[in-house]
Amino acid sequence: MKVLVIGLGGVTNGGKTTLAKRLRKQLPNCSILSQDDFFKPECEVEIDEHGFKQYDVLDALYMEEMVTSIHSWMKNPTGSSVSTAESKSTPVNLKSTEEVHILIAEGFLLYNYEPLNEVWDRRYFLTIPYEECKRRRSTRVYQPADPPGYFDGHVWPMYLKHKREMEENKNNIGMVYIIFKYIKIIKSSDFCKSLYFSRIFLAFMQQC
Ligand SMILES: Nc1ncnc2c1ncn2[C@@H]1O[C@H](COP(=O)(O)OP(=O)(O)OP(=O)(O)O)[C@@H](O)[C@H]1O
Ligand SMILES: NC(=O)c1ccc[n+]([C@@H]2O[C@H](CO)[C@@H](O)[C@H]2O)c1
Repeated sequence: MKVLVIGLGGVTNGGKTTLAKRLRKQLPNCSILSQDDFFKPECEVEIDEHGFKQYDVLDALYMEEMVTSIHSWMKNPTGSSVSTAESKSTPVNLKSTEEVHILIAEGFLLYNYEPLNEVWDRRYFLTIPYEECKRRRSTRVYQPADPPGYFDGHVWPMYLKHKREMEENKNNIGMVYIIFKYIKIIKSSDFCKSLYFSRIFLAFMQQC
């Protein structure tokens, strides 16, 4: 049995969850693990001098638990106690006859946490421009909801900081950046049916 751990990281509202769910429909034995499921409760999240809750930092997340969950899935993808959503369909023809199990770990802060760096078989980083990100974020309701000024005062500066750190640490080796234009083209040519992203993944798996 082969296990593949795919990182789908990148900016908030970049479309990570949407893409992960669409890929799961097309890939065999595919589960999703969401970093958002590892957020600490609100009372444990720090507040800065402007009154902004510091959600967009590693300290806001139970990262050790996330690593443990990924490792336990890798050891036992079918019987793992990891609470991942599983795919129901397996409409894909793989070259290899060996059974392949895929975990897509999706989240906004995947590549700045050292213990996770070794788990990725493939890593993707979704980016969208500031304006588009701000627009999409304004349509979302988090719990707690973003207070006024939160995007510019916390979310976007933290995104830039973490992206810079990731690149400076050379943690982005082997990373595939999926940029906005790409996503836009795919969406306008029917993102779902074109299966373009699925094909990228399948190409990788056929190489394995
Ligand atoms: N390819 C796309 N084109 C346009 N809008 C998209 C696309 N993918 C997702 N969206 C929209 O962007 C918003 C965020 O999508 P999604 O929840 O998948 O992002 P995310 O990266 O998982 O965000 P977060 O990490 O903040 O939860 C949603 O409103 C979704 O409908
Ligand atoms: N899931 C949560 O508890 C929570 C609460 C407040 C804000 N967020 C936001 O989620 C995004 C990542 O998906 C981050 O940008 C957080 O600001 C999450």
